[in-house]
Amino acid sequence: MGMFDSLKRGLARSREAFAEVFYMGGEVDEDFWEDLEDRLVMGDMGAEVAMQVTDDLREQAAREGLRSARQLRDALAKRLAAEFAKAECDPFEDVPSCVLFVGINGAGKTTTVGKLAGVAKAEGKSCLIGGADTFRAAAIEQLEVWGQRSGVEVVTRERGADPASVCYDVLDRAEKDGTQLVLIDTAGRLHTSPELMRELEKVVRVTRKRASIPVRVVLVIDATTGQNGLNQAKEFNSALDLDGLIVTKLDGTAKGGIAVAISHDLNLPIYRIGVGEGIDDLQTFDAMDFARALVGEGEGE
Ligand SMILES: Nc1nc2c(ncn2[C@@H]2O[C@H](COP(=O)(O)OP(=O)(O)OP(=O)(O)O)[C@@H](O)[C@H]2O)c(=O)[nH]1
Repeated sequence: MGMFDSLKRGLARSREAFAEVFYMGGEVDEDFWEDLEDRLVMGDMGAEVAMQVTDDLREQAAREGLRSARQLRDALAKRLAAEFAKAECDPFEDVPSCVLFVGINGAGKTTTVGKLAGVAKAEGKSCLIGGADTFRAAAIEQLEVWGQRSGVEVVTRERGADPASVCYDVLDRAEKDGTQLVLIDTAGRLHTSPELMRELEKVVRVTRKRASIPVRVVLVIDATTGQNGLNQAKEFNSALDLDGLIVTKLDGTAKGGIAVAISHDLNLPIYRIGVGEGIDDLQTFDAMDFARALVGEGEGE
């Protein structure tokens, strides 16, 4: 199954919801626009985006005489694609680069680090993984497994060690070896825990200070968390000044709209999306592909 197929399958529910709005032969009347706005809100796009997109589309439809389901769907997909913040660089391609992965427990940080290490290795880039989740012994083991799977070395310390010291170690090592890509996994934490957020601020500060290569902080967010994802992203962003996002679990039951809401609201680009648990289930984000998978294309879908 191709990458775009897994994304399409994951977002099937969302497309079905839009198919009901766009069904063939339906009138493009007041009810249509109301229904469309409701579906956008229900799809986790957030009220502000939903209203703006509906208003803009309505004007465009009147101006350009758009009436068919195909035309309207196409215009909606383009309009939604324009909501995403654009990436100025790709921290996994524009090397040398050090990327810190942050997010709540279970968002998919470790898995994403493993997948990205696999890609770097396959592309022939030199890569090191830093295991700064020294909180749980199982987290270190899980990362070691991903290290073996991807063929990338993991630099870490014993359970209970200062996570910032792991960042020092891995950057030291990267400097000596001339490593192109350094991926640092951090312990999951709730954005509502001030103490753990302060610890993470320190990890980020130390890493930014120590590194002689550009450091980017990337929030990994589970798309199935819905609207709560926006609160998470706001808190992490205000504490850490994020560079971008990776949205995971888009192969599951996610509505997908949360990706639009967060990227737009915080003006943060999405670098990659996770579409499964395997090493190959990571996709470079393409706003138009994503928007099409979300709302569908053509008449019948
Ligand atoms: N279906 C699906 N599952 C995913 C994806 N990414 C991660 N997972 C699963 O989500 C679960 C949690 O992933 P982890 O990578 O351990 O998450 P984490 O953020 O490192 O978790 P903590 O170490 O607790 O902070 C695992 O069972 C992963 O296999 C994805 O894109 N799709």
